[in-house]
Amino acid sequence: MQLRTDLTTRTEQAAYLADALAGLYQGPATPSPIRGGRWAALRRLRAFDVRNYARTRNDVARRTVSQLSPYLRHGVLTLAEVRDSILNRFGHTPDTEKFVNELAWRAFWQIVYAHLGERIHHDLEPAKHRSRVARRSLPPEVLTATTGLVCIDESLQELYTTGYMHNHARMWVAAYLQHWLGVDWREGADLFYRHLLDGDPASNSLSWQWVGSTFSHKPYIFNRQNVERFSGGTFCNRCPLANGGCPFDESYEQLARRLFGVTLAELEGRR
Ligand SMILES: Cc1cc2nc3c(=O)[nH]c(=O)nc-3n(C[C@H](O)[C@H](O)[C@H](O)COP(=O)(O)OP(=O)(O)OC[C@H]3O[C@@H](n4cnc5c(N)ncnc54)[C@H](O)[C@@H]3O)c2cc1C
Repeated sequence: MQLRTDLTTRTEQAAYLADALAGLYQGPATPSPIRGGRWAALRRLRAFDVRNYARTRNDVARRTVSQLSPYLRHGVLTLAEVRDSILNRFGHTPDTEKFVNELAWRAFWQIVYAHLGERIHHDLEPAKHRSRVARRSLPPEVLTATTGLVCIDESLQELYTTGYMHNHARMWVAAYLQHWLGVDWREGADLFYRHLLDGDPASNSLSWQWVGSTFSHKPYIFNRQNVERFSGGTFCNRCPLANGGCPFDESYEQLARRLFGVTLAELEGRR
């Protein structure tokens, strides 16, 4: 389908796309707050302050990350351009080094994709440990962001309404779907890919495989303490399951045994 590119205002573009893409989305068609285009990309790059990135990048609530991924994904900015801009402005520091490392993850996934092609959409290695539950399809409450777990629902809601989700929240959601619900990782990866503005075959599928341990040495898991710490308590304070029924409210040892039937040392490949 050839889409029009001559509409100048965002309102006109939104109305046109809502009409042209009718049937491909559900619910009201609202434009993402993330703006497309080279000028928007450069504005965001210039506004990004990398100081404290190493310490705060996992903090889901504070949002100190760059949010440059949609522009990098679609070639509006290049990795080299972003790296050079940050090094020129902030010099060589532990924060810029950490940031460049993250850019390198994107480059690495692209190299793996270039080598393996469509094989990245299948298990690259046997899972080191498999969840004790298994179901193929996504539960409806994941599609409607109504699982009852505020950390999961708000992360999904953000994905559905803006096309963005913080990296740490992606890790939580991917781990929840795979290890707690036993969903096949490809189902979750498809869901992310459909909604992410930075949706990228390599970064997406390989990250899901990293969480699931088909492209890493152990499954990634998290617990309530981790959610509390990296969200400043904002999710758990409002969660109806905070006082009973939170499936993440266990030690890592207990989670390893309950989810995978092994000790934490076994899960981590230490024994
Ligand atoms: C399950 C899962 C699915 C993911 N799917 C995608 C995807 O489809 N597309 C995508 O671009 N990223 C994906 N990522 C990686 C990462 O979550 C996003 O790149 C990051 O959240 C983008 O936000 P940012 O630009 O604010 O990141 P920043 O922290 O500001 O990082 C700067 C840039 O470095 C790159 N980067 C950072 N972290 C990673 C990472 N872990 N892997 C690869 N590149 C990284 C991105 O290009 C990012 O824009 C996924 C991660 C997980 C755990």
